[in-house]
Amino acid sequence: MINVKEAKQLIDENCCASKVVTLSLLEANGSILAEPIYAVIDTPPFDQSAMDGYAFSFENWDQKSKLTVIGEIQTGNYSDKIVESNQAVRIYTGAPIPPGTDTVVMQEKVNRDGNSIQILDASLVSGTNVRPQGSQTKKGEMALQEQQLVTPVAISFLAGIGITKVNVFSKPTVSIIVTGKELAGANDEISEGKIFESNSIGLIAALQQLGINPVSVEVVDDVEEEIEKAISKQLSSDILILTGGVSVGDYDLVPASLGKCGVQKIFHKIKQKPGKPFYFGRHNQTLVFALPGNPAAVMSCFYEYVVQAISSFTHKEYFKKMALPLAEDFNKKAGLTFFLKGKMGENNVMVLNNQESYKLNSFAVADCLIEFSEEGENFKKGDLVNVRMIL
Ligand SMILES: Nc1nc2c(c(=O)[nH]1)N[C@H]1C(S)=C(S)[C@@H](COP(=O)(O)OP(=O)(O)OC[C@H]3O[C@@H](n4cnc5c(N)ncnc54)[C@H](O)[C@@H]3O)O[C@H]1N2
Ligand code: MOO
Repeated sequence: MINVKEAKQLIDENCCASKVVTLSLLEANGSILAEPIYAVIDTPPFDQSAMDGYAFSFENWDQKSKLTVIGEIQTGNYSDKIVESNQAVRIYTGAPIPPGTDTVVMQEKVNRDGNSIQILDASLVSGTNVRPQGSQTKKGEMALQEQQLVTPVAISFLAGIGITKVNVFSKPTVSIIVTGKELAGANDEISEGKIFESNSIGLIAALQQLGINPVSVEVVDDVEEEIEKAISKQLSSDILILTGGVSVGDYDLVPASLGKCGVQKIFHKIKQKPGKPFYFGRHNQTLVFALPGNPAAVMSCFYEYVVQAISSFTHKEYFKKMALPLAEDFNKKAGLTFFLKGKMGENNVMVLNNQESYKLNSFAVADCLIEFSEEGENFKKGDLVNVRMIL
């Protein structure tokens, strides 16, 4: 049986080259740029006023004379009329400053009498309250680097410099198949021996957290032909996630069915808890994750392994890892890596109760998974442990 480190390495080695897609700015929200973006215009595109006030030539002003207001430029308008040295123009924030002027005085800092203004601003220098053309970004200049996250502000920035489409790393397409004769739908009667199906719901929600909507979600019985039929239909997705049927029981048919569908097994079983019977395989470019059916094993394996694969497609880092001191002692036997549901405090992390992999009540309120090393046994309060945030 391989350990966690080897499993993660094998997943990395089998992740294929990421794809690049051209998307509109809003479609690209939350993606990573696959190439740098160059500005196609100067921004601002002209010298513009930063204030509502009066534009005039500071250079030609004697710093005491009144100026005659000869007109106005509303934002959105433009004037090419040359303003003389004893003149000023009423101007507004964002409007192009007219030829002959170099400075704007705020309207609060003038006394206006008819068409005459007296400037009362001792702090003015040439260029005050003018945003020069290209002072944010110049045409041809790199506006954003490759690997930059497309944030809402980045989108606003790019829209403002005339960019409408960007090349980003594509999200993978994901299909989900949950297996089990016992699984009842939310609106079904839950008769003897049945349970409400919840793994697909949790996986859909976790994928949504990453901005991914699965292309297909199917619930199938523990019947070989049905499992194979469902698998064959989904082998064109980038990632296929299955749950249940990967352990050793007579009705655990998923690994064999995957084999029959031509999926190449990379590994089956990891020295970990929960999720020991985890299966990972590949069919051409499709990565196949068959997660042990217990609900906590499903979610834990999703955060630890499936997200790692999704990251290699999108180039995004989703759930931060950090080292935190343990709030209390924790003991386990050596031999398996434990991923335990935890809650972070101000300066430490606490292991929650109810860690069994059929239970989700603690996981439901956990904010992290705490990793206890394979070889470790007696962890003491204050020992540093690796913590993966899951929110
Ligand atoms: N003899 C052994 N038995 C088991 C071993 C083992 O090593 N030897 N491993 C145990 C471990 S660990 C796990 S985890 C489970 C994994 O088993 P499977 O992947 O075959 O999962 P199932 O048996 O199909 O289901 C396990 C459990 O989870 C419930 N389940 C399944 N799917 C769903 C779903 N979509 N929604 C909600 N709940 C689901 C299912 O009813 C079972 O209770 O095997 C152990 N056994
Ligand atoms: O992995 Mo199983 O999840 O330990 O019950």
